[in-house]
Amino acid sequence: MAVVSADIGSTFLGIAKRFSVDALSFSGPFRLQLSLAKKAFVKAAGHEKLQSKAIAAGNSRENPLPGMWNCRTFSRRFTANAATTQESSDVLTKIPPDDRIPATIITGFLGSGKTTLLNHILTADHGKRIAVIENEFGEIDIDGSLVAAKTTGTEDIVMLNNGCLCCTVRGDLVRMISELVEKKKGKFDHIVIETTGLANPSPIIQTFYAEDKIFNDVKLDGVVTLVDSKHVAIHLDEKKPDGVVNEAVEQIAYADRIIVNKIDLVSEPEISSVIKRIRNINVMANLKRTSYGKVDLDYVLGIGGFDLERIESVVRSEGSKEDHKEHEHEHVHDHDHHHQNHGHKHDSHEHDHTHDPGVSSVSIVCEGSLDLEKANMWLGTLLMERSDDIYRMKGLLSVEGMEERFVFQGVHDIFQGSPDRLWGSDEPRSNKIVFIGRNLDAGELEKGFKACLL
Ligand SMILES: Nc1nc2c(ncn2[C@@H]2O[C@H](COP(=O)(O)OP(=O)(O)OP(=O)(O)O)[C@@H](O)[C@H]2O)c(=O)[nH]1
Repeated sequence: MAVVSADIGSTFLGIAKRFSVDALSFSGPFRLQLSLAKKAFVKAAGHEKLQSKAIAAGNSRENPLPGMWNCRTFSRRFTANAATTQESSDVLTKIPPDDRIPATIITGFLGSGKTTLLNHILTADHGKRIAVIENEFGEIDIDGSLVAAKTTGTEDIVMLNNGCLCCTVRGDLVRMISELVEKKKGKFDHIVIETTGLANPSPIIQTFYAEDKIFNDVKLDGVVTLVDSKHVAIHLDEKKPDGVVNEAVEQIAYADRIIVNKIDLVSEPEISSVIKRIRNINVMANLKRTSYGKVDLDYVLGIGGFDLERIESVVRSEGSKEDHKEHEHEHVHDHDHHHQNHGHKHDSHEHDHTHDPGVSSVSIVCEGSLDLEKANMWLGTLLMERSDDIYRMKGLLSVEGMEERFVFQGVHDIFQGSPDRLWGSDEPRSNKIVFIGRNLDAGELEKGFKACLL
């Protein structure tokens, strides 16, 4: 795997100019390390203050993981995929295959049904060999024994008992995954990590990018969040002291798949209300209702939630909505959820802009092509100033001068982008970005983005 240094501003530029630079010769994913280059970006952006501001923010936040903040502040990692060229095909570029071992994070508040889902996964007939990492507070691994008792084809169950994955045992997670890979590579196909009910998924997600040991062999496949439809409202409403995150909100915000569980315990209007609240937070994730976590396995494994080639399915359908297959008899769905709650604005119809101080989603859709320099500057500055607040983002862009669509995804300041396929000759050149984060101002984001259009 090649490693190159670049500044934020060249994240797009390097790729757009790949026909004239070495990037073209990379056949696999390469990483842009920004630790040295941050100054260059700050200078280029003409905002000398940005750098110190970002560092101050990184150091001043109350944070269970100072190491992670330091890592994020001083050694930002951005990745971009170099496109391989297939001249004989009508698709000139493609994202290189990624054969790293996929890992799924199962999260959800206390008692939401994580272990029940895990048992469902482990006892189902899917032919996958799964290694499980269980995280439990305290010395007694109750969940571990619950899972082990029912498991048939599991390759390995390892327990992390001395703290929460998102706080104290992140190093243990790195060590465990590394050991699994070193000792058992080839003996399992997938890693499933069950977090504690009080985990904030963010540091766990970032571990997959921040740690070379993991990044080289394991890719994050997706975050599956269980929601207890009977009790979730209480947890979402819980007021936390300043600087303390609401785990129930965070777990929903970072999800690729949401399982609204325990629907046997609630009425239809209650489920609808829960779904509405979930959509206020996360408009990107797919959502399914279940009892006892009974979902098809391909709903939770092989999600590709962080894969660039799957971004279109998310941004085009704006979250893929709720999977209706199993609920065709039910019609109480929140069809206009994002219009009511996200205050975003589409070309075709306008809504009030809202500035949501909580965690919410903002989508921007518009036709036209972006000025590359301006888009670099806007996105770079946004990430520099607001990456703490931007939990996840995905986008599909039309960049002037690029014949391919540009797809990207990010988690805080981790950014991955790549050209994917060529724009079709009669395909409208349109852009779509979805942000999930805290304190997002839909109007400001849209204004900034639109200012990058030609
Ligand atoms: N009625 C009902 N009970 C459920 C459902 N799913 C799980 N349960 C029960 O809820 C309880 C908690 O489920 P678990 O799977 O242990 O939940 P968990 O998220 O792993 O719990 P923690 O590890 O404590 O955070 C168990 O008694 C389950 O049998 C469901 O859909 N309906």
